[in-house]
Amino acid sequence: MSDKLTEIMAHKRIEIRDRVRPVREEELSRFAAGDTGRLSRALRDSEEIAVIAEIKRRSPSAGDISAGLDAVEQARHYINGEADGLSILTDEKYFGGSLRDLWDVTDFLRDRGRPTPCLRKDFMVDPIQVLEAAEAGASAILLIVRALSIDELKRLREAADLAGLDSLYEIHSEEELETALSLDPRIVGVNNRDLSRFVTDLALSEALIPQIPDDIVTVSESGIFTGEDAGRAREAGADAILVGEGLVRAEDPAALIREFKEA
Ligand SMILES: O=C(O)c1ccccc1NCC(=O)[C@H](O)[C@H](O)COP(=O)(O)O
Repeated sequence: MSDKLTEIMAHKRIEIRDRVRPVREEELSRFAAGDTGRLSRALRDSEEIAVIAEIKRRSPSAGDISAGLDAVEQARHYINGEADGLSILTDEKYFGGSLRDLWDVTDFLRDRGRPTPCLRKDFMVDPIQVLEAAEAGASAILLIVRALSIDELKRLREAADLAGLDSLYEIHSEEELETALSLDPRIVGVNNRDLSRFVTDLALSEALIPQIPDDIVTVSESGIFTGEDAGRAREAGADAILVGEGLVRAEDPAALIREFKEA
C-alpha cells in the first residue's frame, strides 16, 4: 500500500475506534426497502457516459481546492448538469468533508424530489461506517481493495448488501482487479491516481477497463478535467467517470458535466 494511503487508513481506524460496536443485521436491513443497487442502475441506464460528481474541499494531492465550499450549493450545480450520481467525501482530516455534508445533500435531493444516488466516499474499515452511510441516505459505499484484507472486504460488502447499498470496488492494478472480480462486484472503479506519487494517468483505465466483464459497471476515477479526458474513458469502455477537483474548480460545473457527457 502507498505511504499516504497507509497513513490515512491508520488514522481512520483510530478515528472510528470509539464508535465501533457490533452492528446487528436488523439495523442494516431496515434500509434495504427493496431498492438495492441504485447507483449501479443509474450508471448503467445512462445513455451517454455517466458522471459521478464529487464534493471535495481539499485532498492530500491538491491541498486546498475550495475550503469554503457549500456542499448543498455544489450539489445543486451538479443536479442542474444532470449528474448521474454524487460522491461525497465524508473524511474530515484529509478532505475537509463530514457526514453532515452527506445528510445535508441527501436531504436536499429528497426535498427536490431527485433520486440521484450518493456515494459515501470515505475510507471504510468497519460496518459501523456502512450503517452511518445508510442512515445519512447514501446509496453506495467505497471499498478500496488495496487497503483492506479479503475478510474486511467481505464483511463490509455483506453489511452494504444488507443495507441495500452498492459497493464500489476501487482498484489500481491487475492484481487488485483479480481480487475485486473474485468478490462478485456490481461496480468496479479504476483509480487513475497513483497514491504513492500522486500522479494521475488515464492510461490505467485504458489498460484495465477492457479486462472487466461487460456485466460489471465500470468507473474511471481521478484526473479527469476535460471533455477529451471523458472521451478517453468512454473509448476505454468506461460506463462512468468520477470527477472531483475538475468540477469543484469549474466556473460552471453544470456545463462541464454536459461537456463530459457529449464527449
Ligand atoms: O485525491 C487525493 O489526493 C487522494 C489521496 C489519497 C487517497 C485518496 C485520494 N483521493 C480520493 C479520490 O479517489 C478522488 O477524490 C476521486 O477519484 C476524484 O479525483 P479527482 O477528480 O482527481 O479530484
